[in-house]
Amino acid sequence: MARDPIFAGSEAFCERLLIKKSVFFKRVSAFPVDLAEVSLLNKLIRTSLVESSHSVEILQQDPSSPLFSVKSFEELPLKKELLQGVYIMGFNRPSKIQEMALPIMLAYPPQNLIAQSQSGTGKTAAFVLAMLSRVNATEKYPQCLCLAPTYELALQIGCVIETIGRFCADVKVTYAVRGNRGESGPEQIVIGTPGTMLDWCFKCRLIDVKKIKLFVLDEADIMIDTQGLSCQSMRIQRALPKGCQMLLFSATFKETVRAFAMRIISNPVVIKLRKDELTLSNIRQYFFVCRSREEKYRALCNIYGSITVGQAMIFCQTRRSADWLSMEMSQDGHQVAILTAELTVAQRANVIQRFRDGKEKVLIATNVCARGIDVQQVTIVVNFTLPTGQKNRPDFETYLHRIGRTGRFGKKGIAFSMVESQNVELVVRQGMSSSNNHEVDESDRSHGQN
Ligand SMILES: Nc1ncnc2c1ncn2[C@@H]1O[C@H](COP(=O)(O)OP(=O)(O)OP(=O)(O)O)[C@@H](O)[C@H]1O
Repeated sequence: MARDPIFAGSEAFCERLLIKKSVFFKRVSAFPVDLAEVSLLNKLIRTSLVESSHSVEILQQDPSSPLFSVKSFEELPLKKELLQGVYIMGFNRPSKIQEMALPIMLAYPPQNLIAQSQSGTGKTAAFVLAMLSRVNATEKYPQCLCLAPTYELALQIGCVIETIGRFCADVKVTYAVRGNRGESGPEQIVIGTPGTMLDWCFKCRLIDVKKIKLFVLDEADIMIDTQGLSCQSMRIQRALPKGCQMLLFSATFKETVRAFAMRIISNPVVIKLRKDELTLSNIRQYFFVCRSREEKYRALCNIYGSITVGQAMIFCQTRRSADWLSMEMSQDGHQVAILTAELTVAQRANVIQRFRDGKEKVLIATNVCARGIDVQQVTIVVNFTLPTGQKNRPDFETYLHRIGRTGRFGKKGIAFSMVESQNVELVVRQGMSSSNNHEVDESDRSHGQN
């Protein structure tokens, strides 16, 4: 069978799976766990979890790293208030995507851009710097719109705008998200989810789309390829004035989606990754072979029994399976939070905040949280169920986004996937499982709509 393009060049990934699987295969099937194995596993994992303050700098000097840059922020065309904001964020040097995209985004006449870069490599900061550079502080109406697929992500991006833009006097952000009616009138930068933004543009007319000069689509591939998100985003995009600059960002773009994006965006500059660059070497990937949900759970307990886990995100495909797992883990004494699309937005924001603050060490989530969320302390990601899309096909893009919740900006991270035994051959051949997944429940196959 032909390998999916996402993993076709990722020999290292497959190799690692094959090399390490013997360790994990034994661990799942042989209970209680052998002490020698525990020690080996610990050694293996500690070496990859040790966080060195030098590691980012080293990566930033390695030309093959996505964090590499030949330039400094000072050499990029940024005004001094923004440089101060960058320093507040603690950034020393730009990443590759920041170095490449910023001169394009800030050029005159404005250029459209479709940009791809691995998860956690600083895309958000890149387009935030572009928005803050373009905005005219003396004009008090919305000038930049940014759309994100989920409420949480919109808030997170807004937070980055507020921090980097701290020294830009009179530049403000408004959140076009569920629950905010925009009574006080939207500010110069509006960040939101497509549904609410659409209402603000066309129903309540809080935003004059004809005055927008910069439009950002974050997680652009699902924003143009997911029902609902797509109609809303495209309606806004089509209404923008001719000279409006459009910036599309994501860690993944299926070829068909990129081709579509190139048709709707006029004359874009395209930054894309080669297939073999999609996975990051700082995120080590392993899988367990399990026969049942209970065996998956025992494998998970083994991870906890063997290594020191900082914070973990565990992904399930359905709310039902997330609920079950949360109950099991809580009964075993873990501090667990659960995040699914069924919670209200306020509850979801609260869950994320508590997890960020370290109040819960484990976040069990469905795909609602697979993209964009940046919690630096996440050291492991577990795919309790591998992601599947329509017709139960493996969803490689979501897999990449999920594992990208760890290993942020060069940090070390580990991703474990629980593979049902009937899918092992496919995992080895394709790089991950084609899931014949019994836990999938259509109502919960959310790609993270708001
Ligand atoms: N130049 C930089 N130096 C150091 N840290 C940085 C730099 N740029 C971004 N970061 C940090 O790296 C982390 C990941 O950045 P960000 O969230 O922008 O990544 P991303 O590419 O948008 O990820 P995703 O694809 O998951 O959305 C953040 O915590 C951010 O503050």
